[in-house]
Amino acid sequence: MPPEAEVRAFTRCVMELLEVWGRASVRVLDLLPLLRVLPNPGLRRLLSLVECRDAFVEAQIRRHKACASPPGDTVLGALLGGDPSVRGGALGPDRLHMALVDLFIGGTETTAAALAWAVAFLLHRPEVQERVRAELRQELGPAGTPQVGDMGRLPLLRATITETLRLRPPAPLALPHCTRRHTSVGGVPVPAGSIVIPNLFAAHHDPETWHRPDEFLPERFLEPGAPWRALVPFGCGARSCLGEALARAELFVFLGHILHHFRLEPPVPGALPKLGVTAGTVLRCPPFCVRLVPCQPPTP
Ligand code: HEM
Repeated sequence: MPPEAEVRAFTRCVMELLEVWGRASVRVLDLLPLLRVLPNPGLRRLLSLVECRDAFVEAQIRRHKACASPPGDTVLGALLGGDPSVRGGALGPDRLHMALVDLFIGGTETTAAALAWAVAFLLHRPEVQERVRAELRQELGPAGTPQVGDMGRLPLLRATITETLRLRPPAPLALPHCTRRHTSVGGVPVPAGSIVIPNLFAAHHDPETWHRPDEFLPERFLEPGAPWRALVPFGCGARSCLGEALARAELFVFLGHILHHFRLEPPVPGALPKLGVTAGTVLRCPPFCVRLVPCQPPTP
């Protein structure tokens, strides 16, 4: 394990990196790459944050390799070929580096943002909280802890997470893609070499697809005919999110655990979180305070 101060500095670096990457002056470079030749303080800052990120990742790899008996049952151990049960053997240096970067960048802030949004929406809808808690108690008993294997029997908890990912997809503009050949989207021609940026946020708020699209209504996913095909918080196709199953499992276990054992309340009555959005690579909830009040199981 790296020293704690190093981990904290890296966390700050990743958070700032995502913030700078989301600035309009930087995102526009995906659309107009020629602008990269002009002076751009945002881009300069982004590149220095990328250096800091890369230095941390390289230090991790060096530390792992320098270890006399490195643990094989870690992600890094598996990627370095330490786990013989993993197919394909060790990754080369560049791929190893970028695989770790993808895990750190793609796998941390996105899931944290989704969890924060879920808590914020549930503060606005305490009656949904109560119904999820009742479902948890009925299925798991008063002391049980939700496990990934319980997903099938906790539909309202799952619907709550799904509705959060619909209303506030943590990666609202997914990742930019480049077309390798001429194609079309919905009849619109897209020449080879075009940069395509999927607008997941817009797809999730389309009033032609979603009934009352701006409202937090987990129930919509319990009703027959919900437009599942229009729900793409993890993107879709060959390059959709590699961490989807892990993210869904984390959200299910964490949110389930919190709601099973605590009632979420505003710090003072009526002080509810703001739910507005600001543009960014990761859609973060504005900071808010919440009280976690331990719940007593109902007496029989
Ligand atoms: C709620 C949590 C998450 C959301 C909403 C999310 C969403 C996304 C989206 C929209 C994309 C781009 C897909 C596209 O461009 O079509 C993506 C890519 C990716 N995500 Fe996630 N993600 C989450 C969590 C994770 C986690 C936990 C990991 C790994 C531990 C991860 C790893 C990746 C990787 C490696 C890619 C790039 C895939 C590729 O280019 O082939 N993500 N994610």
